[in-house]
Amino acid sequence: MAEKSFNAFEMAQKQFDKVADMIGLDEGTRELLRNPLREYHFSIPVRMDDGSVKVFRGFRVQHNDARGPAKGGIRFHPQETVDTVRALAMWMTWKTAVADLPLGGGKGGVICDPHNLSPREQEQISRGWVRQVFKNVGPTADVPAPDVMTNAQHMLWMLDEFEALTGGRYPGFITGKPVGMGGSLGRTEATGYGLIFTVREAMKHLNMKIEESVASVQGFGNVAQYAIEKYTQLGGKVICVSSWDQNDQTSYAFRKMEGIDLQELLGITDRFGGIDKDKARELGYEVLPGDQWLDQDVDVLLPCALENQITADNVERISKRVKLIAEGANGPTTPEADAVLEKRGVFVVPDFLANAGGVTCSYFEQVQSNMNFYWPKEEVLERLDDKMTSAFWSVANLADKRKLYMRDAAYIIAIERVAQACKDRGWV
Ligand SMILES: NC(=O)C1=CN([C@@H]2O[C@H](COP(=O)(O)OP(=O)(O)OC[C@H]3O[C@@H](n4cnc5c(N)ncnc54)[C@H](OP(=O)(O)O)[C@@H]3O)[C@@H](O)[C@H]2O)C=CC1
Ligand SMILES: O=C(O)CCC(=O)C(=O)O
Repeated sequence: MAEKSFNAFEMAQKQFDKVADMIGLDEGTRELLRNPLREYHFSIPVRMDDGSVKVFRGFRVQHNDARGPAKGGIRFHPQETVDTVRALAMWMTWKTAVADLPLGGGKGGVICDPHNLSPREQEQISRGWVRQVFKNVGPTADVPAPDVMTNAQHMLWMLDEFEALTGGRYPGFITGKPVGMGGSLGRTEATGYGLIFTVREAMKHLNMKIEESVASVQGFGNVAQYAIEKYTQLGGKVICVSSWDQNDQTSYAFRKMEGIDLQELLGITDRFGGIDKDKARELGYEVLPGDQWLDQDVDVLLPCALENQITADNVERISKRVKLIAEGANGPTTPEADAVLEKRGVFVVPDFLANAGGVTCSYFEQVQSNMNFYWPKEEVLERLDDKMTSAFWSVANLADKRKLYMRDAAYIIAIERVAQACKDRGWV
């Protein structure tokens, strides 16, 4: 259930302010990092299949690029706002910093609903987005990638448009491309797998056994599906997933106490991650209306849908059994709910650490694209595991040493790295 007038950017700034106070960040750096360095707002006119012209609103926000080119996905969503994109861009800056990638943070978006757009119309939006910003992005300035409701095909259309406009072949312009067209093996799996690498490490830290643990997952898109795959491969059991129902405009939870079967559910899921309710019932799933993924009797919660999902209104519904929450989504927990979780002693792996696997693999893709030499999947996933494991322990060790909440420890590491880069460059 969404809190009234939720503003993701205000939330991102609130999180930042808390830690800026904790570390006594100087005024100039604070002012610089509280806001994006640059942003582009534009219109994308599209000739629709019925012959009419529709104008879509698009954005690219570059929050900070002191540590390297801005990096971050492009989201297609009907409820997209510039403030959501600003928040996501800011979180990208902390994400690349905590994962210690030589990159900054950016994010893009288009207000549109791909559920109601043909592939040709989506292609026109993708190409139109690039036409508006191609002078301000590129392999050495700002490198986009997929996010909610965009995928490898959208990335390839965008690459093709960029190359047509700039006259060359620049596979390092964008990541999340199809394998064989400049994409990296493992990118599709990377965010979900990376999330579970942090869960595995968190369980070592908490003395939990993944084989004895039970989880509930919100969402059934890219991140959720691969998180479930890796979690079950490591021996864990997922009893509940939730997905958005486009017709009813609400979400449903799908529960099977003996453990959900990923392949069986994928067989009744549309390309956006929506699960067919009737077919799920036939397969023996309980179909529970609303956000009941949250109050399941489990050890682990994996929010993998959108921001603003664990709020002051519903946080008390989380079972006392839950010991670990790893945030696959960006910004799923509001600061008010976070304070409750911290007080209860729930171990939270914060979003910009937990879901850094996507951008880490995107970085590997950039490296491979720029070299035009591609690595085997095992190598990509091994490097991903190394990066995620080392990022997790740098945060967990700081949290232990200074008795900090994991989110605060992750913020301290990220903000200090970015602030240092800004200082080293002489910006502040
Ligand atoms: N893809 C990536 O590499 C990365 C993604 N992320 C973040 O992870 C989250 C998920 O992204 P991703 O998996 O790529 O996106 P997808 O579009 O693949 O999946 C999102 C899924 O969540 C569903 N959903 C939306 N709202 C709800 C809700 N209230 N309850 C249950 N399900 C819901 C969507 O349904 P429907 O489509 O029908 O609306 C969709 O199935 C986002 O916050 C994203 O920013 C973070 C790092 C990297
Ligand atoms: O792969 C990337 O570059 C960024 C992915 C992304 O948008 C995110 O991590 O939120």
